[in-house]
Amino acid sequence: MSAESHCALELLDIRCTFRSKDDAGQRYTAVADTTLRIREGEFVSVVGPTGCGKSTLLNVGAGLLAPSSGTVKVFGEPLVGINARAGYMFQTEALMPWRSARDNVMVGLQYRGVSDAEAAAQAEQWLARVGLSGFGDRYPHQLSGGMRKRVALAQTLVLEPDILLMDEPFSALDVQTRQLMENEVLDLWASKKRAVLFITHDLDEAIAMSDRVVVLSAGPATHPIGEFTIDLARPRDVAEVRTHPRFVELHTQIWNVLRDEVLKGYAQQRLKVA
Ligand SMILES: Nc1ncnc2c1ncn2[C@@H]1O[C@H](COP(=O)(O)OP(=O)(O)OP(=O)(O)O)[C@@H](O)[C@H]1O
Repeated sequence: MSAESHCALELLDIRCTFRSKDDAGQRYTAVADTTLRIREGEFVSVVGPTGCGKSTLLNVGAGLLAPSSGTVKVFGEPLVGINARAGYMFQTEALMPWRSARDNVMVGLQYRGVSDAEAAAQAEQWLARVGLSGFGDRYPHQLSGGMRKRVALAQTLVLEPDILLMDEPFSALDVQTRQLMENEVLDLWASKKRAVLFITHDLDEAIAMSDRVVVLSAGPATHPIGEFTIDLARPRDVAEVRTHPRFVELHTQIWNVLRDEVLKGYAQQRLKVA
């Protein structure tokens, strides 16, 4: 087997150009010259300054956005339309408020034609795995922010996707709940390793969770400017690992690359607002 055939997701020489939101005559190249490969079972985080193009890349990998040029491959095959091998988790979870937690988790299975009884049984199993046994009848408004995230996680994982695409899934949570969720995701990931593309602002989170961290430049024409293998032992506790000397060393190395881009990103945001 060639090295390429071990890739779950490949973004090859991607470029994304948009019509400017402010002036339809202007074009804005958000992403250019970007190649990103995620191997089967690998956990890769992408960090970069605000507004640089992280979500754009994730949407390209999901098949929700066609790149202006470049190719996306899923398990070696060119992607056409939506990436059916991928599950997504976004910053704001999209639970249906009129459905109970159980009904939210089972909806994807029902779309696939799984019987209601079977879908409900699988939903209960996944609710238990994310620590929500007994909460299946609750509606989203009856759950805390952390619990809603768990439901969203169960909703994604019940479909057993081979690739997980996560766009700042825990950024809205308080620090303690966030660390609990991060550890839970790592446990679930360790039990059945899927390819993960994890987008985050938070360098600590990226290092604590990942096998590899990719740093993006500030826009326009965002592209990878650094790639770091995270050689910290697993299993990891995301809070404890932060005190490890190797963590601190990696953090310093990556921040040296990221810092200037973050400053450029802020400067551009100020210009946009001005
Ligand atoms: N549909 C679109 N039309 C026009 N411009 C867009 C569109 N989508 C994204 N952009 C622009 O492309 C750039 C990258 O956006 P994107 O949301 O991918 O960044 P991000 O790194 O995920 O941001 P954040 O860190 O703030 O979540 C931004 O300047 C954004 O305004």
